[in-house]
Amino acid sequence: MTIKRRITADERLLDVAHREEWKQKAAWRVMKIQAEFVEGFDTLEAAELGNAVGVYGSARTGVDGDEYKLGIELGRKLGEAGFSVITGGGPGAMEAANRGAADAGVKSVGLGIELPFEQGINPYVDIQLDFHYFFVRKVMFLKYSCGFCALPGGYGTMDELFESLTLVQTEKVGKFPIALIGVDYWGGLVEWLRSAMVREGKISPDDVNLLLVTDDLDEAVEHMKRGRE
Ligand SMILES: C/C(=C\CNc1ncnc2c1ncn2[C@@H]1O[C@H](COP(=O)(O)O)[C@@H](O)[C@H]1O)CO
Repeated sequence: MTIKRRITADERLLDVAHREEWKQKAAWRVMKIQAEFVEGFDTLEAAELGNAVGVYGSARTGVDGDEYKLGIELGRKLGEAGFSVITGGGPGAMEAANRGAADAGVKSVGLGIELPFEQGINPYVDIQLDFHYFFVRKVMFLKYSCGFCALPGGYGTMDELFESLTLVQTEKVGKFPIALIGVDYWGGLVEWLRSAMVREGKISPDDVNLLLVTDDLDEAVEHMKRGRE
């Protein structure tokens, strides 16, 4: 089966090849971005999520593996502790966390994103939003979550993780807790933060302490409680 690639809104916005077309349409695009913010805020305010945890993680995590089970367990434990769960609404680790949240009977949010190859929202989401722009969607994650858990993931997970981390480090947001689930997976990264970034003076030793690295889901959930209102 051939999957058709389509041009996304992000791609059109960032495209340098069609500057003339951009000049004519810039105002409309700004309004489209504005509309996406308004819809996001309206939907998520109306959803009354209470304390919610954002869960990041790989779109490629297979449904048959232990990592998927870990994601379900994390979503369920967060739910049992009274948190709503917000993910990217996609497959893999996102689906697992939404599934666990649905099992626990709490609100299970999917912040979907338009991609060149359509993926569709996972079936365990009960509050769904579909974004054209990654940056608008990221604002929603940050505004409606009081803490973040990152399951093993790739560039997308890294992007979301470091966006959250930078905002905490620079005190643009309060100190919300961030947990990296999976010592084997994340240990090397944290070691590198110490051996390269701290050693070279690019970050302070305390900046590394903004991350809890653990295999223990109960510890991660307890850590998330520090972000509760
Ligand atoms: C590229 C693939 C599937 C894409 N589907 C996605 N749907 C929703 N959200 C996504 C998707 N891909 C990335 N994200 C966001 O980034 C994180 C996962 O990225 P990673 O590179 O897989 O770590 C995730 O938290 C989402 O918010 C098929 O591979």
